Amino acid sequence: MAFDQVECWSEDGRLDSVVVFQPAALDVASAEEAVAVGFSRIVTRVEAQDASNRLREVLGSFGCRAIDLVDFVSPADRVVSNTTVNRVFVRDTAVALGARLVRGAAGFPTRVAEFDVTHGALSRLMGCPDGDVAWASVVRVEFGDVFLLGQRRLLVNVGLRSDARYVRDFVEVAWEAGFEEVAVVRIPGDLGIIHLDLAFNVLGEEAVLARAFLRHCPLQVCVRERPAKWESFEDYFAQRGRRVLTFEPGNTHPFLSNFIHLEPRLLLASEGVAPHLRALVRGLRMEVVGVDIDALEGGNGSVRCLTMPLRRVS
Ligand SMILES: NC(=[NH2+])NCCC[C@H](N)C(=O)O
Repeated sequence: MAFDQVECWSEDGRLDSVVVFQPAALDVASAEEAVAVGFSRIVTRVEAQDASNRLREVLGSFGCRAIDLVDFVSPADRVVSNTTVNRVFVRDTAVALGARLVRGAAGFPTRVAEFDVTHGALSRLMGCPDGDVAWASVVRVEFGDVFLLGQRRLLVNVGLRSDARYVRDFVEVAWEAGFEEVAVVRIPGDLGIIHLDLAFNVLGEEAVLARAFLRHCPLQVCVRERPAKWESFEDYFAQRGRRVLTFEPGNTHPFLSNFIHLEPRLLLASEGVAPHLRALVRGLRMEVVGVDIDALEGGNGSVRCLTMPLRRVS
């Protein structure tokens, strides 16, 4: 049955339904192959599959419906899809903005075909096998760069993957989807941080987590039908009632910020991240569940990159 209940307005509502994509059939077998696909090391298909199974299991155990896109790939796309090892990072390919599903565009050559195939599979999941009927629009964004801040606010990073030249288009799509404010951050490319979710996340309504350098990156805040204005990173959140907790990945874990909320006060992180995150959120009355997805982290992403929420209940 087609999925017809897309609805997401925040990062921290109860996660009802999420898309995942099981690993492709290829190993990433050498250092050169790893560079070609944006991985940080060798990863075998078998270890990736085990990790992916554990992720699905833990999502299910918290009452979240995890939909594996592999079941929706068209027969014509199956062979190529099985060669695209980044397909597990389904987060980047599309986003549920309010009740709309918006399609992204790959900013990394190795992922262009994979985005296309994933969009085809998502169309089939939405009950539109041959067309784009299910899609609100397409933007030049990879959605590891986008956060739903709640209260109809969005945060987007333009940089290595999401194209600054088209940020206006994204803002227009946000208005059409019912959002009222979009804050734009520009992470300097020299840091090599491919997506915002490797440097930032939301911690419920009271706080956000951010790498320390972000305080040097002012936000351009767009509100519908008003001229955009600049706000400092820390002040933007302070003005909206949120504390900024900072971290340096060197002292913690490279994927510290790459978690998701299962419920308002319940976070899902990788097993490597979980102890660091627990220490950090002490005092915020939050719990952290850890899942062993070490092999998938070799692909250069963690729990957030591996999941695409379709429905959150606030
Ligand atoms: N949302 C994310 N941080 N995704 C990480 C994607 C990693 C993937 N290897 C790439 O280079 O695209």
